[in-house]
Amino acid sequence: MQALKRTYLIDIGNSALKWAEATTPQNTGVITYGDMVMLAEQVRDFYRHQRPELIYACTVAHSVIASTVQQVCERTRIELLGSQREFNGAFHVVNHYDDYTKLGPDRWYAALGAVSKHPDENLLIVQMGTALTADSIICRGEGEYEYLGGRIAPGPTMMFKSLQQGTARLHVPSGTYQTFPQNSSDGISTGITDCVRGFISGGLEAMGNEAKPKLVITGGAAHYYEKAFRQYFPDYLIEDNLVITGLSLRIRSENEE
Ligand SMILES: Nc1ncnc2c1ncn2[C@@H]1O[C@H](COP(=O)(O)OP(=O)(O)O)[C@@H](O)[C@H]1O
Ligand SMILES: CC(C)(COP(=O)(O)O)[C@@H](O)C(=O)NCCC(=O)O
Repeated sequence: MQALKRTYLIDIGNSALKWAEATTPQNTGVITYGDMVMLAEQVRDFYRHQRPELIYACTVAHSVIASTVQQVCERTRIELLGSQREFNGAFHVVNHYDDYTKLGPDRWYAALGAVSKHPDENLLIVQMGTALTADSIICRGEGEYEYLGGRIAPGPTMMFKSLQQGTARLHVPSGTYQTFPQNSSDGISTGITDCVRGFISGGLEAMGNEAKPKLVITGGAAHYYEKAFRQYFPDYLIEDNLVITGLSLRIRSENEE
């Protein structure tokens, strides 16, 4: 698509920035945040190599991250995309959040990305990033969807860190999942896995037996939990880059108008 040449999509999360060229949203790069100097260095590297003319970004991180991107990519036009009241593109999604502007845009665009990959399905979209979110999409007819809302909890790393920070005796490395953990490391890893599993089950139960939602899991921690979850959610799918896919859907629909 000629109109999208030198156009980039960026998903600024609380732990990492994910980017892709708009013409190839499936090929993503990742910049994880160390300190601000390292971040600026990595963004400078991105800027030098990619030479973006236009960036569409969604952000849920501290404003200093987006400002760093803006400062480094000084000649690039950057458009920040928030959540929408509704998406009217290849399909139609109505957003039922109390205030649609308050819904994390990463959640909204991940939901759009998931709908595009699983048309005509009810979906529970779980993001295992810094935070843990489970968002519900109901299909009301061909191409017609409703975003019903979703749960939020600390992500696995945040759970782990909170135990380290809030207790005197849990400064231990992570362990492995055990039916009966017999040391602190295994106890924590097992407990966190069970929390995440329970969180996902809550989201599935809320949608009820009739909806039979397809479970789609994404985010930086998703792959690390596959073994632990497969026996409980046998048909679930791990999908990368849903946020970037959703951003791409929005800008394509607006470029076609
Ligand atoms: N080895 C790992 N085990 C568990 N979680 C991990 C691991 N590596 C990365 N992660 C998680 O992935 C998160 C980054 O995922 P990402 O989806 O990019 O988050 P965000 O969108 O919040 O920036 C980190 O906060 C971390 O919790
Ligand atoms: C829930 C989130 C913290 C998840 O962020 P992430 O873990 O992807 O970095 C983010 O989507 C956010 O800040 N949302 C705004 C509040 C809301 O969605 O209600």
